[in-house]
Amino acid sequence: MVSGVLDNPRELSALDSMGMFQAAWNLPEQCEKAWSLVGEASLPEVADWRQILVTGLGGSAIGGDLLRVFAADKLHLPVLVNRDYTLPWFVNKYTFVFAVSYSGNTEETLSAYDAARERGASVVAITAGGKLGEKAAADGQTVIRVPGGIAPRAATGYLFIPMVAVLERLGFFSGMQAEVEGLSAHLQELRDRYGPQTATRENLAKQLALNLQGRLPVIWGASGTTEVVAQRWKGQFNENAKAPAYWNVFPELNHNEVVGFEQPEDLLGRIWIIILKDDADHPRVRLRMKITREMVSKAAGLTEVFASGPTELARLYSLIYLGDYASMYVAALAGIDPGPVRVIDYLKNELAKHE
Ligand SMILES: O=P(O)(O)OC[C@H]1O[C@H](O)[C@H](O)[C@@H](O)[C@@H]1O
Repeated sequence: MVSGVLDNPRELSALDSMGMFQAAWNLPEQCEKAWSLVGEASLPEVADWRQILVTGLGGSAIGGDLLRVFAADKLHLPVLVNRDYTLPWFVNKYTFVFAVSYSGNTEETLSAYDAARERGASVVAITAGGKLGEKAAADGQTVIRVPGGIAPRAATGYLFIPMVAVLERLGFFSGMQAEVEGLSAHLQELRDRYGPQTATRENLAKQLALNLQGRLPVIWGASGTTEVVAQRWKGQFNENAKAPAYWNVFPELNHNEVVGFEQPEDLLGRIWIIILKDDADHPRVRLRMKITREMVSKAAGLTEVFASGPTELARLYSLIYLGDYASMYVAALAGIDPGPVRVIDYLKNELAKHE
């Protein structure tokens, strides 16, 4: 196994201009801090809400998907995620809205925030500042201010856990502090396994990166459990490794994507499938994964990875953490700085010319 740069922490940090590895290392503490941020903040009064809607993009929207999956068997209200300038027609004063933007300057989220206010929805903003923080504060809305200074995708604890804390304080969840503490403790164990100081021969994240080097990651999760993790992995390979990646979920992929492994052979030979598994996967989905693995592994490389941890959140984040590290190691193997996303910066600058 030629791991080169992966086993040289100094080389890894020399590549990393934005401290992405440090931010990943700090995720357990970030999760605990994120819980405490809601503290005594004044929150909207519980009303006759009919749905919860999270509006955001990228790393800020993934927190909404985490909430959607996590809340599905706990809340009597549906959680919907909105990644757009506009809001669905049903949003009104009976909707509880989280407007989430780490920078506070994502134009789609600012526009959706305005729409939510116009429709009379109760809004809680989660942000490190920016225009969203200013607007929401000026409107007298609750603003949960999270610490700034890292990339939004590295702030997944800050962008998700405050929603859980708000919902606990409003009486929708209970026992979540222990859940978050369990999550933090488990992530502390995992960083010792996946972090830069742990050699490749004992480090699953580095081993995965070696499998994925020069290949196209295709990440498969399961509906209702790891679906959000699959999407997160895809985004992390895109933004950290600056590489294409694709995701899908069982059982849906058994009805279309699984047929697509006959040709073209040269492309199939460069695909590496990751199947994300969790104890809570439906038993039929587990069987589908086993049969599918036997079918597709003749055509493409494949690794199965398993969620670990004492609680549901710990399990979800155990896989997120593995993908975060693996994607940064893939970047390192290609000599790429995991931090800057110049393509997105360019896009935003071009858009700004037409304001
Ligand atoms: O959380 P926000 O500041 O609104 O950012 C939303 C998204 O914006 C950009 O596109 C970044 O590159 C993403 O990483 C980020 O998740």
